[in-house]
Amino acid sequence: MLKPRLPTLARCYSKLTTAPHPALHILPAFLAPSAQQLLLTASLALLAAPSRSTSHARKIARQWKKANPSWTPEHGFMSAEAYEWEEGHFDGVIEGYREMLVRAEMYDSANQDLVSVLQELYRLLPPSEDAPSPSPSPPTAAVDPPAHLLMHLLHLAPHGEIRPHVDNKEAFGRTIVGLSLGGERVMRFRRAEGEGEAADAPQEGPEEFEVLLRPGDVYVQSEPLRTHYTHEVLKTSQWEGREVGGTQRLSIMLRDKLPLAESSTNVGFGMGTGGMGSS
Ligand SMILES: O=C(O)CCC(=O)C(=O)O
Ligand SMILES: [Fe+2]
Repeated sequence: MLKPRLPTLARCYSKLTTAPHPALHILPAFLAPSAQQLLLTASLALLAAPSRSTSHARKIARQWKKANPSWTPEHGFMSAEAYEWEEGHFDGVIEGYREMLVRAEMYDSANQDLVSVLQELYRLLPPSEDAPSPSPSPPTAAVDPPAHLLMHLLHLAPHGEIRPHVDNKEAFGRTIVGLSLGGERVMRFRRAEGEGEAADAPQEGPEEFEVLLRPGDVYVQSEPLRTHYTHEVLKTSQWEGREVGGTQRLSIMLRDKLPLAESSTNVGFGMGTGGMGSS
């Protein structure tokens, strides 16, 4: 008789400091609610900038605001119907979303509270491999965004989801930092099929595991997880007997540029590409 298969799915509560894979670090409630609100409001304002939104998107937002005069930007998200969502990433990995690449200076540098919150985030990115710091920088040194930072906003609709993928290895370095704002979602990691490079992957960690990402939580994916596991953000999922997901979520993704020695000369990285490779 066949033995029952051992469950391969491990689950992690982000309130625990130990994650189910040694290369995944979860920083639960990294941002306090007031800091979350500040950053969410500022990020939604960037996404709404006339230079990056269509006239149709601005029109539906205007109409929604007119019908909901008590709403102010500090409330965070408008209703989902007030946004123009993109349906289907060019490579089919993501659905129901809005996104943009951001440069740190796009955020209001006169808002000291906001600048402090952003600095907290920048400190999570390891030093560049091109110019490693001789010793850990004192906290006050991290005023400017690191030169090797690539930052990306991703706003998911209630129906939005991110299917399994490995972030583009030709465009980004070894670390992926993600901050969750807004609705809770479950993120799933699964060991990628062992081909080529992946076949030599260290076999530590479970085949598959999930983490609950709550607003204000940060996760850090380092190697070998970053390259050898796919990750996905589920539309909805059961977690501790309740349904999680199906609401708007905004993530701020911080990645490091490839070290000079490894970067190819011209990797396309424009709007519409969060840099997700295929799974
Ligand atoms: O929203 C997230 O936390 C993950 C986003 C992601 O996987 C990506 O942009 O490649
Ligand atoms: Fe990704």
